[in-house]
Amino acid sequence: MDMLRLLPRVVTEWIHGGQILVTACSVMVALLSFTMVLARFGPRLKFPPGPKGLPIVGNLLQMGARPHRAMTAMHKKYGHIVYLRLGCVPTVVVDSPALIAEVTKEQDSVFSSRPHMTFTDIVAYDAHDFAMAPYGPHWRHVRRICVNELLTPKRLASTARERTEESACMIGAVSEAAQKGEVVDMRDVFAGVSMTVMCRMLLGRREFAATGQKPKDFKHLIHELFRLMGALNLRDFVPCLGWLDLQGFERDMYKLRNEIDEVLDAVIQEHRDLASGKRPGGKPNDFVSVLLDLPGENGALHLKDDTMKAIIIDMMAGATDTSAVTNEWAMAEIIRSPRIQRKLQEEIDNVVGRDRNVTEADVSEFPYLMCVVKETFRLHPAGPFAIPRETMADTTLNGYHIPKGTRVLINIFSLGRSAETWTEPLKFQPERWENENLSAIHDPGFRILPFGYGRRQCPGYNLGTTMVLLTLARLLHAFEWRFPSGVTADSLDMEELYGCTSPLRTRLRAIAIPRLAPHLYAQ
Ligand code: HEM
Repeated sequence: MDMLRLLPRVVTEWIHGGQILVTACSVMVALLSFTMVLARFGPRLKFPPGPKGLPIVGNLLQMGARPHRAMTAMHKKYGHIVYLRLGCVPTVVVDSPALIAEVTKEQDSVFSSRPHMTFTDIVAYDAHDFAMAPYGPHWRHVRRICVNELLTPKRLASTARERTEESACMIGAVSEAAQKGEVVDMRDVFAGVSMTVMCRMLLGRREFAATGQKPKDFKHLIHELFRLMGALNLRDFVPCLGWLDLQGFERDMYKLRNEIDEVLDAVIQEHRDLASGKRPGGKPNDFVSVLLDLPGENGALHLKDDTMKAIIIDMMAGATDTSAVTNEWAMAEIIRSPRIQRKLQEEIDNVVGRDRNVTEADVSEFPYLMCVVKETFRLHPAGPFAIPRETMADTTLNGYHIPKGTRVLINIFSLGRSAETWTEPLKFQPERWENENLSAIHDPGFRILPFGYGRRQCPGYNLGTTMVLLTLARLLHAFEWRFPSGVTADSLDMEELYGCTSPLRTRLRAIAIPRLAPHLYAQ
């Protein structure tokens, strides 16, 4: 009976509910039609041109083994701004002075973040560093510490002794090889000197070991770090396949992180023990001591251990491979051209003479050497791309829509080889810099970008340039350089590898012939 009485009400409500449903559907259809009409006839968001990609992987497979070269070819086809989809990551690549100035200067505030990557989580201590950290208070805080406490002109001056001693060791080792008539592996020389200089500046000594263990080879750790940082890890582009770790990168990242932890935990503990007097020897004058000394609030530590370790890794990675790769390219070009080598040696001899060694104070007196270094930055940049950036808001670049969260790559390699900017771009011609302001680290016309620009500019440009100039000046002053028999200027392999840094594909090997009195080679 009750059911019969309720029936009209149920029917009414059902009709009423149906009306709501019909109304909702109508609104949705209308909205959808409106969106479609708008997309068809309304103002369209114009994205930069670029190649069509495949489903899921997008343009990843078009990157090949040397993405900077693949991109340079794409710039020729599509223009100075190219849009790609790397897996699911919208990416924009730029390579002209005007666009790079727009990204790093005019719109720096929009383009200054870094993308989130697996490497950042695992190796960079969950973005506790600052090179890979997203733009924000943590990045600002840590960067300020590095610029104001670690890389100040005063602190750099106070560590000149370490750099001088290490370059003397380098000269001693090369001289030994020369006496034995051995061919010198230049990559080992440059990697060795940049690593020992940075180990001493940062950690207070040349190598480190946890108690009772063999010293870890930092060189190997940094090479591994660069390999993994530059790798195109599938998880970052196609997250749904990430768990498979098909390339084995994540396995290697965890291994690397454990090795780094082992070394740096021992370093920090040793510094604490030295500072508290638990261990004899006194407090070292190095960057770790500075970081440990920073005052925190209410007696707390200023920086957590993970942040300190992340900063040390940033500085070590930022300083070592970049300067070693620059030196190897510069030396390859110098040995290929006896004229350039002679001109450099004359310049150094004129300032220093042959009765003493080059010091760090001399390097500002070598304008032609600076031209050689600038030309190396142009033709053989240490890294083919600047560290990737990410947009923090929707914006417009060259009239194209760039949404928030787009990855932005600056193709430094292609910038330096553009025929629109450079005459005979593939020719190594240091003289092209002779009438330029050589003391300016940054090129105001954005024709080269060795250290980036803007908020994310390299904080170590002074130290990096000094290390490169001093190493080259010492090697050229102390030795005459030739290729081993069978190698000529034309046969030398001048192709590069791809990675975060881009060294010569084949290690540079050379013969050193001493040109100073024997006592100047003593270590
Ligand atoms: C010849 C030597 C060097 C070269 C060619 C070089 C190049 C660069 C480049 C291209 C960037 C990226 C800039 C950008 O994202 O726009 C960078 C960033 C950076 N470099 Fe260097 N660098 C050198 C030496 C150094 C040294 C000596 C240090 C430290 C001791 C260092 C630490 C860093 C750090 C920490 C960043 C990240 C900055 C940030 O994201 O805020 N670099 N470097």
